[in-house]
Amino acid sequence: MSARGAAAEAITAARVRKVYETPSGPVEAVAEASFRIARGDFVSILGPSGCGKSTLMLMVAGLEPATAGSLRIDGVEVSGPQVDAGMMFQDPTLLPWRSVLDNVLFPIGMRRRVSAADRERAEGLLRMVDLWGFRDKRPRELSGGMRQRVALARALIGDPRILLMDEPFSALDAITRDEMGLALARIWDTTHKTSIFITHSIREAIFLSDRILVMGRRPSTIVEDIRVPFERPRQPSVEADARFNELYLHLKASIHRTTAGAA
Ligand SMILES: Nc1ncnc2c1ncn2[C@@H]1O[C@H](COP(=O)(O)OP(=O)(O)OP(=O)(O)O)[C@@H](O)[C@H]1O
Repeated sequence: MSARGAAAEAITAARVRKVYETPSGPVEAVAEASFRIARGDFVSILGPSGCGKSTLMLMVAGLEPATAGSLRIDGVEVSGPQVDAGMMFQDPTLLPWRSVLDNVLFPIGMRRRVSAADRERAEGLLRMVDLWGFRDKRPRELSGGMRQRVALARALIGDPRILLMDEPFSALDAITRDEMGLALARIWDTTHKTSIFITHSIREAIFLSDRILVMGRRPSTIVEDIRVPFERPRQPSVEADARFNELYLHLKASIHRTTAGAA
């Protein structure tokens, strides 16, 4: 690969495989996955339950070692936990006894002394996620959507090279979920973070992504890699575009085919 190619590519997965060793025998979570994600791209992963999406993300984060294949971030082989990756999960996992501001600063405090510049950055992020007025509240005083916005600010506090999100909105009600999608799209418009976003919502994936990867089951591998044709910044009105519905139906059929094939 040329130096130029390496610079433009943030994440490269080449024939990555994962087999979990369990007391009842080996479980093949990812058979073989290959993909490239350019710097600044927002890529969603769709696929049936159990096809290995979370495992793939954990390998990118360096939290699970790959059994075979190669995973690189900015050209460097992933060999352990990536401190330069911001992460979000379905559960925001905030510390209940800490304020919103201190929760956002938590990852910094784990590594070193929190500076005035860190506080300033945390405050800026809380403004960006519309929680400035809640900075001194405790997590229990917030709604589910607000807690996830704290988790998003926390994921961004270290200005990570990549943002990894595993079904971050799936525990939210439909209206809050739509609001979170809009908030994330708006925040991506300012940060342009290279992002991997796992979701079961095809609409959410289309609305947010530059590209969508579909994972299949048995074998667990990438079966589709689709570029989303809509311009940014994205507006909710994009859902009225005929191409949105076409893409939705195409992806739905693709996921259905992989599920049917798994029987
Ligand atoms: N730590 C583990 N030990 C053993 N097996 C595991 C482990 N984590 C996941 N698996 C298995 O690996 C396979 C893929 O799981 P994974 O959670 O990656 O799928 P997923 O596509 O993210 O599923 P979902 O959409 O339901 O969250 C499943 O069969 C699962 O049971």
